Amino acid sequence: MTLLPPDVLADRLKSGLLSFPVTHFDADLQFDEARYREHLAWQASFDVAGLFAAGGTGEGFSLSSAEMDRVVRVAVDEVAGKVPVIAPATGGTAVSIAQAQAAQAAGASGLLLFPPYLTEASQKGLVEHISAVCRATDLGVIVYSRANAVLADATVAELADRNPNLIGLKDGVGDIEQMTRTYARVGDRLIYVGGLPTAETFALPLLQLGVSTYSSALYNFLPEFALRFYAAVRAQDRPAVYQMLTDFVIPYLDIRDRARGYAVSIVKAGLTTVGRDGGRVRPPLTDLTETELAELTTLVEKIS
Ligand SMILES: O=C([O-])C(=O)C[C@H](O)[C@@H](O)C(=O)[O-]
Repeated sequence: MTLLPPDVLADRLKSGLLSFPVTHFDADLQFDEARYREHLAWQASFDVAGLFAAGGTGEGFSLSSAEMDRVVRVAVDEVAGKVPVIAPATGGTAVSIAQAQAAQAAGASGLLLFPPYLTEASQKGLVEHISAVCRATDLGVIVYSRANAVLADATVAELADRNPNLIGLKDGVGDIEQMTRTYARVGDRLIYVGGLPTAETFALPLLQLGVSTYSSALYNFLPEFALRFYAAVRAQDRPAVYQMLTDFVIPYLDIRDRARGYAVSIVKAGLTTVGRDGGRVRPPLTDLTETELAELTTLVEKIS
């Protein structure tokens, strides 16, 4: 796919729902390309604004750089004609730059830059890390503020000034004051993506803070429900949003919250409940128990 100019990519992403597909593994926990392709084709058959390969829900953190490159190439090959594919970059600066360059070479349309691993970092250090990755690619970059890379409003403003191809901020924190400060400073220079676990939970209030879209893990197995939810959020149809929260999202959170890491495991289980076999997660994540899977199946049946 020819390179999408960063501003064109930003316009596309900010006005539709974003898909974060799971990555399928076989019985030996090796990448299962055939099932992944089938899933992506299904995901791209609905009205979705962008597909983020090997993100958090896609267990990008458990892939080697070579596997990540393969997953991105498969995604580009399978859906790039229909939906922009955004590739991940993560880890230290050198590794992130190599992944950013591999993503561009693979034909991805943009980059989601995840926090570096393990170490804590100052805001100044984060500016240098993020700017180095932005400089290394022509792709539009969305930076993920979360974990050890939570970005203050002044940091976001400096990053936006220094890096013309920085197009977005994905928020994985949900700090209302920080979001308000950031939007007041940076405004529509960037797009804002909601990225908290099960992003639907926060979507309506975050819309008021400039967050016009979000990464929907639920979209993996309930694409029509997720799109209805997004439409209700954008229309600020509060009764409809709360009805869907009550009927499905909140009881779903009750299962998700039983173990750390279930925000991803429950999505693979969700695929299994709709007859699409999400398969297993890789360690360090763990799968839902049979009892939890049965509970999730009952819940999904109620809204299907
Ligand atoms: O790569 C990521 O950060 C995600 O996968 C975020 C999730 O999609 C999150 O927003 C969710 O669980 O809805």
